[in-house]
Amino acid sequence: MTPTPAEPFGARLRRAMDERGPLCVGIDPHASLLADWGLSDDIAGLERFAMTVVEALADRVAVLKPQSAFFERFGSRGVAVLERAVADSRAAGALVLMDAKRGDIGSTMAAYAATYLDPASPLFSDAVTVSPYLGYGSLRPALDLARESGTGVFVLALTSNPEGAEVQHAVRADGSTVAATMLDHLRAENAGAAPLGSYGAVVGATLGTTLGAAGADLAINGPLLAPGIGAQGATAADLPKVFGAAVRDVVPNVSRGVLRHGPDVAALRESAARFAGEVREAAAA
Ligand SMILES: O=C(O)c1cc(=O)[nH]c(=O)n1[C@@H]1O[C@H](COP(=O)(O)O)[C@@H](O)[C@H]1O
Repeated sequence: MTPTPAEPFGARLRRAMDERGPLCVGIDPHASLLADWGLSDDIAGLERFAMTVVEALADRVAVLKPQSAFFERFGSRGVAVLERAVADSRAAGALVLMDAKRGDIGSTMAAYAATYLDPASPLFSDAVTVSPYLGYGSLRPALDLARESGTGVFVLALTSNPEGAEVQHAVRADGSTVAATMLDHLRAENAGAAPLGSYGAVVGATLGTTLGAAGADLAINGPLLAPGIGAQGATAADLPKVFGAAVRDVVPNVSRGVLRHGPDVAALRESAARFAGEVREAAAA
């Protein structure tokens, strides 16, 4: 491994949110968005889409979150575009959260961890999303490599989709829900970190009052990635209602809500700035 960045991910994220506003914009090149932007559904269209988002936003938003599947569907050339999008975004000062949602037995998880969290990897990112549903302990190689390389890990706890509840709200033998257990693990992982831990949870902004049903304590001393604003129906104004006091640690994600304003660079910028302003206002109210 090459040398570790000076600061852990949590500290870098806190500073980026303070300086650039608390927003994560997704780079999700849906086929329908490529069509809306007047682009072809091929590698040239993918590249133009991704690089336009990077040009518009990487020098101003706190976090960019490329969704790996939209690149992988074009094979190795799509992954090459993803590599470039990651590197150019980081070079322009954005933190890159790779949305890969990986999860496997520990020995395979180590290879996924190396893919995204080892500075020597072509896909090296500031953080990655992972799925804990092979058991939280199976994520250990990623959690350990993140500590070593100053990167972050976001664990799916309470996802934004309605189907998630059948797994995440399930009650374990000790009476706690599966989601609450994941949050407990993350709290332990982040213990003592300042100003913010590097181990985040994904908690949908769409969840509203159903969050209470999951018995979830969101005070994990780590970031809470909150997808669901815009296309999935949540708004910035929902954030204090869903997250309460933890709203300060929320990193709201908007993908299609911003991307639909492209390919005009100024319009993409205006939309991201508007969402970031709304989030700031809601969190301060
Ligand atoms: O981990 C995620 O990013 C994620 C978790 C979740 O619970 N729900 C969710 O929508 N996401 C992702 O967040 C993005 C939401 O996109 P929009 O609905 O277009 O804003 C997509 O890339 C999803 O894959």
